[in-house]
Amino acid sequence: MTQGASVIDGKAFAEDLRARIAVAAAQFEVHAGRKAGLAVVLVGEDPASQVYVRSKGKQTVECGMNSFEHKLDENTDEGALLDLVERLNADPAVDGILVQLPLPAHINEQEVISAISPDKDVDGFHIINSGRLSVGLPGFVPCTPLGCLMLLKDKLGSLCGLDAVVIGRSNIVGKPMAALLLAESCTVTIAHSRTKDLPDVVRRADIIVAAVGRAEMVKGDWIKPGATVIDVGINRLPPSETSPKGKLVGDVDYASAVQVAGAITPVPGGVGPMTIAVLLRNTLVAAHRNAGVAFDESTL
Ligand SMILES: Nc1nc(=O)c2c([nH]1)NC[C@@H]1CN(c3ccc(C(=O)N[C@@H](CCC(=O)O)C(=O)O)cc3)C=[N+]21
Repeated sequence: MTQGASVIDGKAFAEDLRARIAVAAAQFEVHAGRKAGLAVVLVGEDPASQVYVRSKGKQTVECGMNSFEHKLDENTDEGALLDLVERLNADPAVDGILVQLPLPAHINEQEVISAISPDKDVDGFHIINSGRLSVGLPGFVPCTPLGCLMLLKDKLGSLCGLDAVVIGRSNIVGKPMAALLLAESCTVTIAHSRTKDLPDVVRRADIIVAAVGRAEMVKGDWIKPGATVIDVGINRLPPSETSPKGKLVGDVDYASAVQVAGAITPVPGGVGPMTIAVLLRNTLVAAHRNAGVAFDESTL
């Protein structure tokens, strides 16, 4: 049996990134004569979403940026939401716009995302930004996959030539993650719910990114000894004796994986905190671009 994996501390990495963002945000304010600003739009009352919106707002302010929160009623119609997005697009105090997903079923998500100015699309969900990512042009990259890439490069240095398997093909995580790994010259496989012999596919990988949304699906005996495992999943198990609120687990069976992997992200405290830190990073990058203030984006 191996020694066991080193645990990748996403929470600590995110704290360090936020400290660097705060320094750069203060410099931006000196040069631009205003703070960078992030607008977050929440439609409806989903309790989990409200928690994320609160912690985003708090961390935005802690980093020296303005946070504008817009909470709309669950029954808001699409036209009213599109009007709000138009106002935020035109507002010079707003550098980044995030419309919290999922939206209520009566609203067409793609219409709303397409209405956000690509220059303020700090989530990187607009098709202009996914197109830019896929052809290698500068734009905005979705926060979760960019956060995963930062952790991987911090742990491994160059990723050139490594075998990477991304499990999951969502527009938000799987597809952009694969594009980023390809740009780092990995050999990339995108696996998903219909992949045949998934354990064998995963066993080839030096890098595994699990983003399927199925609790503890990836088992230790699927993992090549020494591989680096990035767990994007956040699943709440049913309440039990020991965890009355339901334990938070990833898409990886941590107990077995930690025995075999070389390095692994925990849940919580891994990818989740990185997502918010990268959102703030993207907002500050947007602010410099939109205000025409020079900035070396590679420092964040
Ligand atoms: N337009 C849009 N952009 C998003 O980025 C977006 C969204 N909509 N909708 C909801 C999801 C979810 N999300 C999370 C961010 C951070 C944590 C996070 O920091 N989690 C902590 C703690 C979680 C807990 O304790 O509940 C952790 O993993 O350690 C989780 C989830 C961003 N999302």
